[in-house]
Amino acid sequence: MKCCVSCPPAAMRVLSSVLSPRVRAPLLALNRAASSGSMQIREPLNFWGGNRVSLESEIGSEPVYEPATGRVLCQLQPCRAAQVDEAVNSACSAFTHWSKMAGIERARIMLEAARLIQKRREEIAEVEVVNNGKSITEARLDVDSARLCIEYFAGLATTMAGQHVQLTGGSFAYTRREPLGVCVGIGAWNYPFQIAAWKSAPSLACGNSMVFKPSPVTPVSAVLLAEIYAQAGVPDGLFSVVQGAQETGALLCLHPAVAKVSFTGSVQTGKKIMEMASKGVKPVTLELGGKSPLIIFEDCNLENAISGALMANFLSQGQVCSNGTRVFVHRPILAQFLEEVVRRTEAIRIGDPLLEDTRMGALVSREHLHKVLGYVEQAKREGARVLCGGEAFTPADPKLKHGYFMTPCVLDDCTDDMTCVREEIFGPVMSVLTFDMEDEVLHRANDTAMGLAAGVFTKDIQRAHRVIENLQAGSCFINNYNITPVEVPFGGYKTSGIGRENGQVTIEYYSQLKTVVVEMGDMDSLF
Ligand SMILES: NC(=O)c1ccc[n+]([C@@H]2O[C@H](COP(=O)([O-])OP(=O)(O)OC[C@H]3O[C@@H](n4cnc5c(N)ncnc54)[C@H](O)[C@@H]3O)[C@@H](O)[C@H]2O)c1
Ligand SMILES: C[N+](C)(C)CCCC=O
Repeated sequence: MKCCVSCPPAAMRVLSSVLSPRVRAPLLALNRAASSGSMQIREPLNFWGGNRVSLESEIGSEPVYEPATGRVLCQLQPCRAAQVDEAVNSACSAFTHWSKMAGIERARIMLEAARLIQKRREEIAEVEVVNNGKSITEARLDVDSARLCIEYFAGLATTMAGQHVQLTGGSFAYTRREPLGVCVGIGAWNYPFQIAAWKSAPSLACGNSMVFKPSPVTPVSAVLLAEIYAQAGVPDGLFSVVQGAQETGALLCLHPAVAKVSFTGSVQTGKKIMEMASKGVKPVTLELGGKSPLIIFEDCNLENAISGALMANFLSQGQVCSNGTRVFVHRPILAQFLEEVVRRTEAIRIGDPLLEDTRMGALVSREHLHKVLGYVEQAKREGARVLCGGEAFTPADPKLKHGYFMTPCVLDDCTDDMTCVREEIFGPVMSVLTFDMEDEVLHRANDTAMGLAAGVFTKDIQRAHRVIENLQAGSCFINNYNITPVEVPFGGYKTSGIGRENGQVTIEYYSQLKTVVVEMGDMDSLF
């Protein structure tokens, strides 16, 4: 997308949509799809001031694809400076009202939003599948996670409280936990609806408003969340969606009325976000990439460990930040592990992601598919052995022949210096490494600049906790992998990020502390 921030605003006149979410039911303007290839998306994907907003100009429009079929799903209308201003201004107005409400009042509205999400679970999941390519089974779980997150933070909205501190002579001080103002959320394409909820829920619970920019690759589902919040009763503008790529993202980060930026995406972009936010000394939450280790000891329950390795590598076609893509297997169980992991990988049903029995759908884009396949080729050149998969795949269904499918891949004979072991592939590629000693594997597991997640499979509880204590990662698992209950914080060490999402601690990342000192006597003066 070309940068066009200097386009004259007149060329981009904004038309308010007539489709107010408060008066129209059902809210979704699409033809429901029974299987891939039939959903139409015609309504505008931008949303602020309580409505979907259509931009009059087609300048800079970009096609949005359905990964399972390669078909154009709709056109993305990117927001320029004028539209970003409108969205931020409407978020400012909403903040004035929302931030003065009691936590319990905000909670009531958020719980209504959660109820609406549950009611529309299937519809939202289908939209996610059609735009992202993941299986409907996984998409439903993503919608559930979004709903649970909103319910959880609705509960915490009532707990925003300060401290009372007694001082000398009857004087005292108190602290107030206050919202920040307009927060910006910028999302990645792998969990579009869930990311929008994981960012907006704590933000709104604390009394902030949010302007959210989804990835231009998956722009379709965030606007459903905006409609749902509006229908639940938030003030107009409280949760807005502006579409676009990096130019729109930069406008949001640099906007003087924005108080905080919460970003999910690559390490590379995260660094740019931090740099832009630093110009306004704005706090950031950064949820970035990973190259996480999964360590499997010989005393593990092998069946569980294999399930763990599969869940750590093949969820969402391997496009998961926290994936444990470096699987370190204790040498005595390597052969057994490989035999079974290959058998179960080859049994993964790939195909139409809207069908119930599909377990792996399409990768998000043609470019990304080629990038992932390129990593497999490079791994082979560097000496890794492909035990299964790693090839482009064409499902039997003719409507899927242009989809972005590949077979999940297990690589053996990997060494620590190989590109597949060092770089985040973000696709269904598991690199298996062997180890002999606990100290050795810890050292190798930590030998990366990233530190999002890590896992260990063992029946020895002392070893489990010792290993976890020594792993440099923010989100760790013992005898499981890739489960993220909303009650617990999620986030990374090292270059994998700053701050956390979910869990009580996240309240601190979306609020600020005011200290008030109260003099009960006469004040002392040196002058
Ligand atoms: N830690 C987590 O919670 C988490 C979750 C999901 C994805 N991720 C990471 O996200 C990456 C994949 O997602 P992606 O390809 O969408 O990432 P990306 O960094 O390319 O893009 C993420 C978002 O940033 C926007 N953006 C890009 N350049 C920008 C700029 N200069 N200024 C402002 N905004 C900009 C994009 O439009 C998009 O909305 C992977 O590295 C993955 O590990 C991390
Ligand atoms: C819920 N998962 C599967 C752990 C994904 C978290 C978000 C990372 O991409």
